Amino acid sequence: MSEERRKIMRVLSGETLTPPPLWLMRQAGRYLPEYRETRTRAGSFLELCYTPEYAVEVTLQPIRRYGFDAAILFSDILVIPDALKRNVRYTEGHGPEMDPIDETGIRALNGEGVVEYLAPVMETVRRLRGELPEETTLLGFCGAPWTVATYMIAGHGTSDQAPARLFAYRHPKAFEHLLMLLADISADYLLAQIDAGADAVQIFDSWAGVLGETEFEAFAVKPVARIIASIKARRPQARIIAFAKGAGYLLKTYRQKTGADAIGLDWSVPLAFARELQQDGPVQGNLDPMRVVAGGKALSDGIDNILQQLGHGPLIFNLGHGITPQADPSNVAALVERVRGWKG
Ligand SMILES: Cc1c2[nH]c(c1CCC(=O)O)Cc1[nH]c(c(CCC(=O)O)c1C)Cc1[nH]c(c(CCC(=O)O)c1C)Cc1[nH]c(c(C)c1CCC(=O)O)C2
Repeated sequence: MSEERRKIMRVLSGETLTPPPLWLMRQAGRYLPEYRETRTRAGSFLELCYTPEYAVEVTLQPIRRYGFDAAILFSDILVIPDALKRNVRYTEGHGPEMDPIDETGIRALNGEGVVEYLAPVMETVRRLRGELPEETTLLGFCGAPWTVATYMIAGHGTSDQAPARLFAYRHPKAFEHLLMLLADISADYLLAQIDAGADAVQIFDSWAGVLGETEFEAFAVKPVARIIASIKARRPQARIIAFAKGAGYLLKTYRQKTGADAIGLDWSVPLAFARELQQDGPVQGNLDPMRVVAGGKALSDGIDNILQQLGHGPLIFNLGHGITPQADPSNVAALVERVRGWKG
């Protein structure tokens, strides 16, 4: 089957499909009992990411259950800091942690060997393309430099990324160097995923929403534009989704400035504004993940609203952020059924 038959690839090229194709951010994860089982077997979270046999298995789990139109490679955005020897660890109940980096540490960073270190991820992609149904799009991904940098500087997740914002004001040169280094590494990493068989890739800028206007340009737009330009210069056919969570009105020029084919929308984006953004190309989103937890009318009303307002243009139906561990798998089945049953 040619790539053009894959629905998500068709929408990424600008087609409107009725019903829209769908996948969910974090579709492989703790809400699924089979994920928890494999996770326990793997031992550590990084072991799960770096063992192709396990990573392939958990990537396929939501495809088997729900037949989503895309599978997303199972990995994490923090494998890049791990490859940069930042001592990344995931401890139960703490979220990810790593050694916080300072100016001296940034100057000492060396991006060589990162893609080689991440060879197991590319092996996972290769095996996935062989095992997935022909019609299923395979998505690769990475974190955007700003979001990855927030974890590298604080050494852990924070609610407002104050440590990274402060560091950027105090040490603008070192911070710029960090972002550009991460951009160049990320471009090579995504290119390697594409060459291993990923149909398209998504760049997650989960923390774009804490940035002011000037900083959004410098820390979110500029590095993501650099990644996309670098990939497209080498693989002009590559398709790229950029997701800047919380960017609000700043999304108005985000697609055009970054060169992304599609833009991801979180649930705070008003649907009238989303429709405006859709005039320039495909959008992806944007159901509140809590509607999936709530189920029932909250779920069906939220889905219907998005379909009615965005379903007549190029849309990839998705959540506005990752599905949460407390979501009931049967609500996900109801979501899929409702989207698939939409007649336009
Ligand atoms: C910021 C970020 C991270 N990782 C990611 C982001 C960007 C998207 C977002 O904002 O959610 C992206 C990510 N992380 C994971 C995927 C896998 C693919 C998929 O979407 O199914 C993807 C695309 C697996 C994961 N990554 C992580 C888990 C849970 C860990 C576990 O199983 O113990 C999964 C399934 C761990 C992780 N990894 C990260 C955090 C903050 C955490 C802890 C929070 C949590 O526990 O949910 C960093």
